[in-house]
Amino acid sequence: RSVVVLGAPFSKGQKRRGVERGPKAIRDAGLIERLSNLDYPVHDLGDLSFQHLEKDDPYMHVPFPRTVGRANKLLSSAVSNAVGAGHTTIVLGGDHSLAIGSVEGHAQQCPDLCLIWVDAHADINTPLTSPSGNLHGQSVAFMLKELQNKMPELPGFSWMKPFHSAKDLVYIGLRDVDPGEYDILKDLGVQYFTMRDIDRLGIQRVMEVTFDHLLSRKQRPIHLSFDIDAMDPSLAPATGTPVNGGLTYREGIWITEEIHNTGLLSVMDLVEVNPALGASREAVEITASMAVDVIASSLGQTREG
Ligand SMILES: N[C@](CCCC[B-](O)(O)O)(CCN1CCC(O)CC1)C(=O)O
Ligand SMILES: [Mn+2]
Ligand SMILES: [Mn+2]
Ligand SMILES: [Mn+2]
Repeated sequence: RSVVVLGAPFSKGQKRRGVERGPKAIRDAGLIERLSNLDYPVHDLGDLSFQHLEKDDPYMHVPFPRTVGRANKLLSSAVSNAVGAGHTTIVLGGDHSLAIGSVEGHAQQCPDLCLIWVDAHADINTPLTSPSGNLHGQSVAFMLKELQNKMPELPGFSWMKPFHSAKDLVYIGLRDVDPGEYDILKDLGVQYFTMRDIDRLGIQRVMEVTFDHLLSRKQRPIHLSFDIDAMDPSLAPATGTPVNGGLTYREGIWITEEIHNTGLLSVMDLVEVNPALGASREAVEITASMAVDVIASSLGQTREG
């Protein structure tokens, strides 16, 4: 299979400047070279260019709804086209609100996809439960059919409707879940593994249970949405919402190696690298390098030969 890389320099799902420069930071850390060492063709499609809409007043307390919605509509068709052309697709963020478009576009081609969300956060707030209003903390809520009656009609999102089922989603790495999110996770019976679960079970068992939950009945395409803040802040300091006690390097790479070994990875998002938030150039490089390692191991780079 061939691989395409698509930059999504997007920041309006949150309020901190700089995350739109994430794609460049990841490329500057050698992503394309590293992927070219693996055994399939790699195309870098460059970056999407997103319009900033002048008139985009908050809706309820949600900032930039129209800009975020428009960007995700564009990304959705780009991802749908790439998957439709037979490519394994890597989307570089940008903030995590872009997963709305990435997963929606993927689901247009692969309606039976399953979603693995690696993140310190659940990103499943609704506009009503969100403490910040920021759409990067609400991405999953826009996707789930079970939340349809809890979601207001946000301007900018009329192009899509909920398309995913809670049973086809697994979280790994949670350690900062808002009260409203916790209620939703419990109500919907979503399968999730917090950092405490990882300490108890170990990452090998977590991945076994994840694949049993998602793939035992039927093998289907995997969408991996990887928020770099899932990793411990010592490994990914340059990110907008760091939370202590994250994945070790080896846990992160175990996750991605196991996902590669299924042979089912179809689309991957790597989001929330913010070069403006590193305390030093080295901190930015550590973060971007971690992102490259996560992507490369998802695509088959191994630690053995
Ligand atoms: N759950 C948060 C963070 C979302 C992070 C989005 B990402 O894509 O990076 O996963 C709010 C988190 N909360 C804010 C107040 C703090 O005191 C505790 C954490 C939200 O704003 O919804
Ligand atoms: Mn091609
Ligand atoms: Mn996060
Ligand atoms: Mn996230």
